[in-house]
Amino acid sequence: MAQPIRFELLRRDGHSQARRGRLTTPHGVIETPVFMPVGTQATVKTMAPWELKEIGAGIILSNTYHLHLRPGEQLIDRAGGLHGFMNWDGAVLTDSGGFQVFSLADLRKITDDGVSFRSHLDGSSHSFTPESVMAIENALGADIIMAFDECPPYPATRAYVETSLRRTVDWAQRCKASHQRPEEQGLFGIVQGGEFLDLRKEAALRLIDLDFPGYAIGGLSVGEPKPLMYDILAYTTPWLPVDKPRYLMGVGSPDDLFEGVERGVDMFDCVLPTRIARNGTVLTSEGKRVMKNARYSDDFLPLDPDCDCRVCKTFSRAYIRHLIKADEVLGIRLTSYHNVYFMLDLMKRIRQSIEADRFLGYKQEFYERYGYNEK
Ligand SMILES: CC1(C)O[C@@H]2[C@@H](CO[C@@]3(CNc4nc5cc6c(=O)[nH]c(N)nc6cc5[nH]4)OC(C)(C)O[C@@H]23)O1
Repeated sequence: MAQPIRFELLRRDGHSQARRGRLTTPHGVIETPVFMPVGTQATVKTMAPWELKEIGAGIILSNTYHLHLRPGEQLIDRAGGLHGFMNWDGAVLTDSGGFQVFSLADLRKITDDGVSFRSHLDGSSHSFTPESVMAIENALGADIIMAFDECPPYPATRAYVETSLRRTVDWAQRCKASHQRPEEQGLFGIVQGGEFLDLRKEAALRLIDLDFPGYAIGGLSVGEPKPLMYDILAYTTPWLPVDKPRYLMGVGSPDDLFEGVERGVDMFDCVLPTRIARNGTVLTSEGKRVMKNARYSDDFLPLDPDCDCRVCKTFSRAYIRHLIKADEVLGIRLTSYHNVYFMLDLMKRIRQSIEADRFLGYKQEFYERYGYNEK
């Protein structure tokens, strides 16, 4: 059977788990490691598809939970799926909604069959099962679709995580069985197991038996300490097939990208760059800058003198601070555009450093300049 998603491992770093790869999808070839901008409701907030294209975004995320509630998958299906609806000809990945039910919906009830919940928008009753979520994701038409899983809260007891993991594996099998478009949409399994390393191994091995074209590591970036996230990651990735992509869900900040790549992750997504942009905070090679800060009121330098994006080549910190302070919509458009460009460009530099066998050196260089203190 033709596989819609193919992964080639191009190079393995000799000094870490870092990998350079290439993901071929029905909507383009994605170089990995890759950062995927988040477009939860069929838009990367404030950005038009042509802007995403011009900054080199190859794949974006959308969310089953949100789009099912509004405008509904039937409408999107009639519009030609997400690609037609958004008029985006790059690749799309949809998350399966389980996590969003837990982080957004009210009155949730979870059973072995699925989850019933009330919409956070209007309180209407809904239920997700592996079969119903596959039908939604098949209608949305993303190139990569995530299995319906349960992301346990952090912290959670071992007993809870064990029950939840077995349910998630069972749901993954039901997703695979009910997936209607396996030749056009690659279905990824999601490894759970909480902070319990033996359960992470069990989850990975049981999902591998189901043979997915890619594997996500879920249940992280949910409030656990970062060192714990990195340790769980370092333990889990070696159990996954070396020739399939690994996707760390919901991660992350610039340092998380380095730490994840170093531990064998190929794909990342995070709302961070677009979320902080909306309160006027920008990512630069010398750390985060809070543009409302009075220090920028007469600073005529670009946001980041080292950045080649259109915003940094056109506007000053003083002008962007003025827009943010005046609550002018152009302000958050410019900070969003720059922040997404920053994350994509950072990933490009990380890919180049792996090719040049100097990933750890580049990581050190970046950390020294980035500084990790808000400016
Ligand atoms: C880092 C940052 C800025 O991202 C924000 C906020 C809090 O963390 C985030 C990101 N973390 C995150 N972990 C995830 C785990 C799963 C998972 O196990 N399964 C499935 N299907 N989808 C997932 C999506 C995930 N997103 O999660 C919400 C609550 C969506 O907001 C995001 O802090």
